[in-house]
Amino acid sequence: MPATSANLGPAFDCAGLALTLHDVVEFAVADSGLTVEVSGVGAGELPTDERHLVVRAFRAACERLGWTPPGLCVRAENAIPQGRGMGSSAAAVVAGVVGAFELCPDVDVRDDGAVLRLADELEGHPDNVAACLLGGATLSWTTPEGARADRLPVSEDVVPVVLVPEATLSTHTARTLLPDLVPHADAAFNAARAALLVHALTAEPAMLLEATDDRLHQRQRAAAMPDTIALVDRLRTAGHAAVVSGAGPSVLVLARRHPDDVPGDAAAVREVSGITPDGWRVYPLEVDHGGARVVRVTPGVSSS
Ligand SMILES: Nc1ncnc2c1ncn2[C@@H]1O[C@H](COP(=O)(O)OP(=O)(O)O)[C@@H](O)[C@H]1O
Ligand SMILES: N[C@@H](CCOP(=O)(O)O)C(=O)O
Repeated sequence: MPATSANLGPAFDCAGLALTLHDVVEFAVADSGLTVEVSGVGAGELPTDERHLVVRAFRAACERLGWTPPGLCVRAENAIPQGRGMGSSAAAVVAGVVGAFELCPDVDVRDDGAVLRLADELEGHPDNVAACLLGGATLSWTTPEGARADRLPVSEDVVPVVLVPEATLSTHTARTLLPDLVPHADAAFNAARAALLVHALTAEPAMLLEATDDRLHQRQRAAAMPDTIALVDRLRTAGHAAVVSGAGPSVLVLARRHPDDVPGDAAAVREVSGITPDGWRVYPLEVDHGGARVVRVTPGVSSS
């Protein structure tokens, strides 16, 4: 399951980008009971019972499918930082829902529309789950029948860099900081940037700085992440398309590849690292174009 960065500046709750940093979750139907093993991020901290988010999502999907497995084993190897705005909860939810659809004996072909609708219901917003499930950059929207999403072809010149602080911020808390009403002028400002963002991401990365400005959510959440907003401002002043990643407190920079860059060493990434204060981890990543990936392992056969 890929990490995801939502909003991409102006496209609040409707744009997401899948990144090459992954949680790997294994499921097996057992004769009885529940076992949950967690390694990597969250090991020793996350619950290993029915409260585990992957298990909750798996159970919700089973209920939707009308299936009750006799027992369940879940093994998670996590790399996505949690509570940092990199879609860790969306990855857990998508893992659980996809796991149930894949294992349910009554499902012949997984219906990704149904997976997306349920994952959105569980997560509360469709942007991260859409990008996690489908990969690439996604646009998502809600309809009376539930969430829908589609992918955008992202320009090869876009290099996503995520800057992750020590501090955490729960998405739930960050959402309580948003006002119920916004000025019409700010809504129009964001609508223009969100439309431009599609053009910038797919065809004209030089427009990314202008296309990633926001008036609807970043400053409204500043009190909960002042260092994040300060870093976004510093990077933007230096000409980098920096935004709050998801609900924060990480920062996403949509850097650009330069024709003289050696593969794996973009000058823009070095510049961004140089501006980033000590104590922040720098993740130079790529766009994950595939999204959630399923590998079936035959029971009784081990692989290395
Ligand atoms: N891989 C995971 N397995 C189980 N629970 C998880 C996992 N990742 C995140 N969570 C749960 O979701 C919470 C973080 O979710 P959230 O506040 O939405 O932040 P994020 O931006 O990382 O998605 C964690 O504190 C934990 O309760
Ligand atoms: N649109 C949501 C995105 C939350 O992303 P996360 O990675 O922080 O869970 C929001 O801004 O609340």
